[in-house]
Amino acid sequence: MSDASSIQKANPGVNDAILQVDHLSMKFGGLVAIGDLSFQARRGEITALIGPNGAGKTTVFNCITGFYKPSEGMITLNRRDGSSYLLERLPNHEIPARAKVARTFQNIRLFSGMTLLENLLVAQHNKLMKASGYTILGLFGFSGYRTASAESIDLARHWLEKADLVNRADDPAGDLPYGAQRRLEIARAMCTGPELLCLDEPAAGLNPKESMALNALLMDIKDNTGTSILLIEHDMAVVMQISDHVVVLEYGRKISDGSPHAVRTDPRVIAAYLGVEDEDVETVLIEVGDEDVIEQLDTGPDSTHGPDSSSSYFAGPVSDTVGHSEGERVTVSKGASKAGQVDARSGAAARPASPAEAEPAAKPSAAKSSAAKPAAKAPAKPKTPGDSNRGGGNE
Ligand SMILES: Nc1ncnc2c1ncn2[C@@H]1O[C@H](COP(=O)(O)OP(=O)(O)OP(=O)(O)O)[C@@H](O)[C@H]1O
Repeated sequence: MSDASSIQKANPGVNDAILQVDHLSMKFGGLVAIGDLSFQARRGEITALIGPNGAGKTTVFNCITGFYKPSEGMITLNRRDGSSYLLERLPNHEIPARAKVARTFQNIRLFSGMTLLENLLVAQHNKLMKASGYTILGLFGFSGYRTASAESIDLARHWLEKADLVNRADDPAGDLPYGAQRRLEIARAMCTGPELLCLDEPAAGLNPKESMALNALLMDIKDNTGTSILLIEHDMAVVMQISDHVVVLEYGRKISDGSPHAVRTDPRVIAAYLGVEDEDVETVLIEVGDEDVIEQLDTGPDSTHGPDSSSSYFAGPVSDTVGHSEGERVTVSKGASKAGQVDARSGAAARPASPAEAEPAAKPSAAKSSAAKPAAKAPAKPKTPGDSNRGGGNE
């Protein structure tokens, strides 16, 4: 049940940020899927949330849309009318209705036996029920219902046109090609009148032509409705073309946040993501021109993060040590990822080497190399208490 605390207050001015995520964390037992994540999505913009598989993107969506209740943190939705909602406190069925957040899923969830038009009318069911006065009589005589019904059909037609699907309005949704089904899902979400539209991998499985049609639809929504979009997407062509702002996750932590161009040239992102295989990381970094990073990035395998280990198990800290559901304690390692190694390199460069790590003055290049790779080369047992959260796995 919602309570007054779900609504913070009516703000006098409209906040620039439609969504504000503060120190969000989501733990599944000992697995930290999201660790201390903060970011903003600005009103009227397309914000992309990207990162490798398992980085925690869908978990963020699930927290925003009420499917999960976060372990920690705050998610604030600022509506155009000045009201603000703490989404983690709203029951999930109230998030679309009150906070005006709509979403699509990674896998298509249409009513495939119903026509396209029917799919879009079902999305407006709440509005129609309200107009009927929640009585069967309302369905037959109530003028308010007839008006609402006509408006719903108009809105459905409008979004079918926008999605370039109006000619197929009476066909079963299941008969549509894949890309058209994706657009229909977005049209259906738009029929609920969202202020924030969350799209989970809308371009997955689309061919280039379908991708272009999707981009056009999303740009149309952005330019002509005022609806803000939060987008999870692996297709970098889509992300780079239409996003105003990109937030990059790796192992549940934010590793970069900025314009598409800034993110694209961020060595931490290149190392962690953007489709770069381990062996290609150096090549891409050379293209970007950051030779310092190239020298210091260890692209070798990390024994604690083989293909079978869950990356998010080691996600960055809300606290460095988290309690496991069965009482064991799990130490969260920060030195696991390539992005982490880039970060660690910056820290190592700033920190004077300990006597044990120092190389003889006659070998300056080796000394640099040693200091440059603290994460990947961290010993099994920390040398100093200050190093106790580096290089460790389970304790
Ligand atoms: N309900 C759950 N119970 C336990 N672990 C979960 C649950 N949901 C997600 N996880 C774990 O949380 C981590 C993040 O998963 P999530 O699906 O959010 O990643 P993602 O970035 O969306 O990945 P992808 O790009 O492959 O969809 C993964 O390790 C996943 O196994």
